[in-house]
Amino acid sequence: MPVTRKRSNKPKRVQLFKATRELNIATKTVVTALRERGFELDAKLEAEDPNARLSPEMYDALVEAYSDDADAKARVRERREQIAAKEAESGDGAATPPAEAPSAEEPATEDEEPVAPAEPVVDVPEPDEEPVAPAEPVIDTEAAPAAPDVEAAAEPVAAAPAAEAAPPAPEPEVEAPVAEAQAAEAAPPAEAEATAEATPPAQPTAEGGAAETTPEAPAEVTAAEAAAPATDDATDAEASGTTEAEPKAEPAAPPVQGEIDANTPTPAADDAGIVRANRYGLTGTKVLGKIDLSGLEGGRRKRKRKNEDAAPAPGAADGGKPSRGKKAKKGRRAPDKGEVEKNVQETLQKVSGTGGNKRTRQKRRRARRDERAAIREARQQEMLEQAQVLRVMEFISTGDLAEAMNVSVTEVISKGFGLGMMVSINQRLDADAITLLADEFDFEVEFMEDIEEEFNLETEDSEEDLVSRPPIVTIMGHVDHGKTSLLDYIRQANVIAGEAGGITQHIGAYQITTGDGNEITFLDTPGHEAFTAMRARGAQVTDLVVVVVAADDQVMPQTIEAINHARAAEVPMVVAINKIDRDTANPDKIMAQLAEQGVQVEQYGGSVQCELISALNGTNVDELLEKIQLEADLLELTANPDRYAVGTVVEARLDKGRGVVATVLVQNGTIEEGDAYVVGLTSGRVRAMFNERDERVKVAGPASPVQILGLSDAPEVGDRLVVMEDERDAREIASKRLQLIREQTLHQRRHVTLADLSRRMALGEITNLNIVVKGDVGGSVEALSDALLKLSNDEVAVQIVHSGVGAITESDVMLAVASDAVIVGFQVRPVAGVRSIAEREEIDIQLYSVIYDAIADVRDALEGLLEPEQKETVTSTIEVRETFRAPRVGTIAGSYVVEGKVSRNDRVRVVRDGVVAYTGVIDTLRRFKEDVKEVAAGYECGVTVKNYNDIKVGDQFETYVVTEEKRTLAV
Ligand SMILES: Nc1nc2c(ncn2[C@@H]2O[C@H](COP(=O)(O)OP(=O)(O)OP(=O)(O)O)[C@@H](O)[C@H]2O)c(=O)[nH]1
Repeated sequence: MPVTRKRSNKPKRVQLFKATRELNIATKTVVTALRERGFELDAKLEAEDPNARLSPEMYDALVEAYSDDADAKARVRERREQIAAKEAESGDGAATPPAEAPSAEEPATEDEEPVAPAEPVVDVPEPDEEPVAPAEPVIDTEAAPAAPDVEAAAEPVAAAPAAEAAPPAPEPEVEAPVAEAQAAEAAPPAEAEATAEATPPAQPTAEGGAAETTPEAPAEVTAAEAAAPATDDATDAEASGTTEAEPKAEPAAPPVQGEIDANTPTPAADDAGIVRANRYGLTGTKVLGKIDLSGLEGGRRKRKRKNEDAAPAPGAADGGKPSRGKKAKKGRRAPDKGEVEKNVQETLQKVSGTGGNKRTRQKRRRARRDERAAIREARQQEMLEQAQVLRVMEFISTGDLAEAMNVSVTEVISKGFGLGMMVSINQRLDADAITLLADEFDFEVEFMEDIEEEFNLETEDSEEDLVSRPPIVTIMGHVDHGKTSLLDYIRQANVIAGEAGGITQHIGAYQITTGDGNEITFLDTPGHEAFTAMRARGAQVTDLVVVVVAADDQVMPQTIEAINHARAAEVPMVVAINKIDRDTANPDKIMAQLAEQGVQVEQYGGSVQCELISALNGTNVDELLEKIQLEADLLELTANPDRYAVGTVVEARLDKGRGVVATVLVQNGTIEEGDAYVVGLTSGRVRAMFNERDERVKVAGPASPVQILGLSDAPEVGDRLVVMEDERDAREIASKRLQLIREQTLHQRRHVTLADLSRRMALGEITNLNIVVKGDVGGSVEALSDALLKLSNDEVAVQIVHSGVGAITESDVMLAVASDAVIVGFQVRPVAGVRSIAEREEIDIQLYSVIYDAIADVRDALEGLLEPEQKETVTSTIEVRETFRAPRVGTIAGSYVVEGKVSRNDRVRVVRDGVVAYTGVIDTLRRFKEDVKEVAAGYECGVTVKNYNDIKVGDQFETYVVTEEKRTLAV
């Protein structure tokens, strides 16, 4: 019901005090002015009561008269004209006061007097600021800079009445945000604060009729505006402003009106002439469309970024400057941080004197350079070391060792002498000897693994498969001490013991059965070489060594050697003191001498068993066998007969009727006829087997010696025979071994050169000298070839494998490679690239321009075939008169050169009492503490001898030089 009344939009009557405040005139002036203009004044006005009410006409008249705002005056005038026009139309202009709400949809038809014109007016201008402001807030763009805040606050207020008349409630919603946004942007924080302050007074004004309408919206606006300066960020201010629009919409909506309705049943237009509604109407009609609030939020963000980006070029509005400036400043801050840090670091580097980036880079470069150099050096060192590593098998012969080291055998042998080792060219060397000799030539030795290990041919037997087996015994001793006699006796005794057949074959090993039924296998190999050779192939065949010493003789070098062999093989020994039947026999002496060698026999309280025997008549031989058996029992020798056999070749020979026959001592497992085997470089199947009595056997168990027939090649003594399940495997292993040996041989093979021709021929490697002859013309080639061929003799054969006219080509080099030849070129040169190929293939190319020179060179090379004669020339005799000891130098001999002239590089013999005490070289030769090259007779000098310090006063030094003289062939 009150809705209609509420909707009356009649101008409200203005209280006197408000009009005076607005127009900034005194109450008396108002009263006087009204009186002058013919208005009838009521009692309150006459009494100048501040609460007295002015009619709209009065108010307009006052505004017209006193307002400074020309627009306001104009509006008043316009308003008057409108009213006058309406009056003219209706004809009853006097009955109703001039139409107050021309903009209102509903003309003010209600009679009630507009009682509460207050709110809009009151709300807006309440601060003691320009009184005019309230009039224009909403629409007016012409408002003063200060106005926007006021507008923002005012709009919602105005919206309420507008909403009543105009259903499209969104209007204020639309306008509000826009206006606010503008306001926020335009208004510096200071202004926003001012607004916040300004708003509170709005509430007191609410005392008026529309108290409820106003408070909500303006309060929010105020809060928002107050927040803006608080954040110090214009963007935030905008944001707040925008969000406010949401709540603002609600108060503007109908429910709010309901409230208004309830609280202000008569907003009444008692003062229809008030222009307020009209003003509002102008703003309210501007429908800009709906705004999506969420969209607004996004827009805000976008704007923020835009502002940040645009920071360097701030907007034009002065008012916006501070906030934008702030924003821009803030935007720059993030990237600045990194820059600042960088700058700080750079500055610190400079200050700390690290020299900045350039020096650091230089340092790094230097470090990298050093590192690379170190790596290069290490690689070179490694290559050098590799080059000096000798890969050999243990127990190779001296000749092979010399070949592997690419030195002459004589050199190796003489080095051996120097080391106190008497070695011959074919002597097999053990690991120590090889290492020692190789060290003399600056070679590191790396022993190649035994092929058996490589192929893992032998497998471990499990405990339960093992059964005891006969011992394998080797008899060793000095020459003529009775080894053969002992073995013969044992063999014969065995025959006597009732063995069928009898040992008729000498197969290098045989098995006997003792009187008490024990079996013993004897190895009957001549000398110690076979023993060593077997060990060389990893075949530790012997379980026990019997050292035979003749009781009528003494412990001899070979006795000691036998002892050492047994020790080296780590096998126990049993001593047999033989020939006790002789009158001159002195076993005690032998025992004593053995003790001197560290062999304590049982009779001497030692642990070594010893038996006094006579091999000739068999005295105590059985006891000896018993002791052998006893020793063997202690060893607990076992083998697994149920596996493929593994044995060692103890002898191999070529039998006219049977071909290659190898005696193999089976060490483990059982060998059967038809078994596939590999032995050395040979593989095959066991075609037939014979025992030591020359009986054919089908099987042979552990510790049995057996002759195997049908091998394609004769194996070497000590070669390991392994029975394999598959013949193909055996064949493969044999071929791999062959391949390995070939590789080694190839690796060692070097093509002949004129320079090393003599040495290699001395080694027996070369008996022919192959030559490829190339020349500029056919006549030269022929002449040269003939001359070279004539150099041949019984020992050396020169062969021209190819001769031709033209440059030396690749095919010449290849031919030389194939035939191990030297290329001799006369007046020709190798074509491009051939020299490098020749270098790679190690082919010697000799180029000449004079035929005679070519012939002379080849002859020289061939003459080297004969060992050069070594001639010794004594250079001086020196007397040692004083000796001095010097740290790190050794003994210095203060000497006097008696005759001749001593040179620093001379060799020297230290002669003491007419006996050569030492032979070596001079280390230092000095006169008055200064190194000199030579000292002549009659002068004193200081001499030190390399590796020899046992120099005594009275010693004589005989210095000498060794010269080698080539022998010539009588060509
Ligand atoms: N009186 C006597 N003479 C013996 C005895 N044993 C060996 N002889 C003699 O000693 C000499 C050498 O005997 P061998 O059995 O040939 O000696 P060996 O050690 O085998 O000699 P090599 O085979 O040269 O190493 C022979 O003439 C034997 O007759 C022995 O017990 N008593």
